[in-house]
Amino acid sequence: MNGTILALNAGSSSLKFRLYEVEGDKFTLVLRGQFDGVNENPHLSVKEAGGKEICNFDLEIGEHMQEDMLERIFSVIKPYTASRPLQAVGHRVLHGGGRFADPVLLNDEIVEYLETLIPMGPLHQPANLASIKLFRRIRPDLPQVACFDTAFHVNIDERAARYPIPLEYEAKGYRRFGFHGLSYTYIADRLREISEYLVKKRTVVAHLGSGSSMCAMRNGKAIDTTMGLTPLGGLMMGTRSGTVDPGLVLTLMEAENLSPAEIKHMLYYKSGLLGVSGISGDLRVLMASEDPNAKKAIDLFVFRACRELSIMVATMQGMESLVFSAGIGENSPVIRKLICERLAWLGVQLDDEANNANAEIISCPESRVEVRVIPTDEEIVLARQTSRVVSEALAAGQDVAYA
Ligand SMILES: Nc1ncnc2c1ncn2[C@@H]1O[C@H](COP(=O)(O)OP(=O)(O)O)[C@@H](O)[C@H]1O
Ligand SMILES: CC(=O)OP(=O)(O)O
Ligand SMILES: [Mg+2]
Repeated sequence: MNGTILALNAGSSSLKFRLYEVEGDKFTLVLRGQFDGVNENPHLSVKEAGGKEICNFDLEIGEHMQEDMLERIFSVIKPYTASRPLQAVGHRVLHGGGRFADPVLLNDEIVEYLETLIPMGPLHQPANLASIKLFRRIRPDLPQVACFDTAFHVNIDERAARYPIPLEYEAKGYRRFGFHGLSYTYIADRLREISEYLVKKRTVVAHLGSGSSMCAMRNGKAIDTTMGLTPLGGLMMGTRSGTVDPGLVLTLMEAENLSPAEIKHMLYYKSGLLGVSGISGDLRVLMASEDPNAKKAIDLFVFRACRELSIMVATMQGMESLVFSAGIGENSPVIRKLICERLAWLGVQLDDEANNANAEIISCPESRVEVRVIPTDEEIVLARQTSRVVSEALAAGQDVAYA
């Protein structure tokens, strides 16, 4: 395939996009952009691959935020696609349900199925589908590919995938899925590139961002992960609670008279760092605050991250390698240090200087666990998967346009 591919990655606090020029197997970055803080202080920045800034400004939170953001992306990429036509759009789609593990060329029937999964991903799935529909409206001629965040985890340990619930519900597909799979795919590939020896180690990858999860990984494959049926489970996050006793939900319904919708809102949008601090779901804001509740929220985030990590270690029966990634994992030496200090019992010893410098390896040589920082790149995974799916369909003589 020759031309350009747009990779769209809608997270819970951001909308990231990249435009790549594709020539056969070669992907060259043309533009990278990011709307971040979309729930609190939206900000857009776009740069050319060489670093030249194209846009950098604050935005108002509006009623049609998602559409506004996509229309801006469309106008920003336009001049860059004049001589290298846009060939396809790759979307990060949160949930593929029981039906999709591999990336897929989209059509209305698939979009309808993906809509049925919205209850399992209210922060992401509607935004993912809105982008797909908008592109279908503006450019029905374009092929669109969905790349699933659940896919990396399809073969986790059977016991890790199961909820201990009656068989009839298991048969209906209520099981643990796991998310951040595009990020884990990138990290698994990087570990293999760094060395064949490294990828064989029992590794916990800590994807700490606005949404946070961990993956127990060996030989580039997922064995267990902290999120479950939905991206609400596992670690405490920016605005999500992470794992709570299911009895808490039942008690809130019965004793506090809260409806399912109210509880959902509380656990997805009002909990986590935001709920505990009462200030913000953005760690940078809490780091800069003197409020004791900000400190409590950070302390609880670290405590619960280490607790979840111990589950990953128990599944693998050990850990020789730990990787930090995503917004917090890549950029916050303080959080990495607090987490690593609580993991001393596992033989983790941090090199402070390397950690403060965001170095590639941040553990001491004598540490029993090698600790790394690997910046994730979900967008290149999106571009590669999209190009592969469209090229294979073209080779099979299929019509690849959405409509
Ligand atoms: N320098 C930093 N220090 C602490 N936290 C940071 C820093 N930079 C980014 N973050 C955190 O990373 C989060 C965004 O992570 P990211 O992985 O981009 O999120 P998303 O889940 O939207 O994809 C922000 O909400 C912020 O809390
Ligand atoms: C799955 C998930 O929580 O994604 P994000 O961290 O991008 O919000
Ligand atoms: Mg993300």
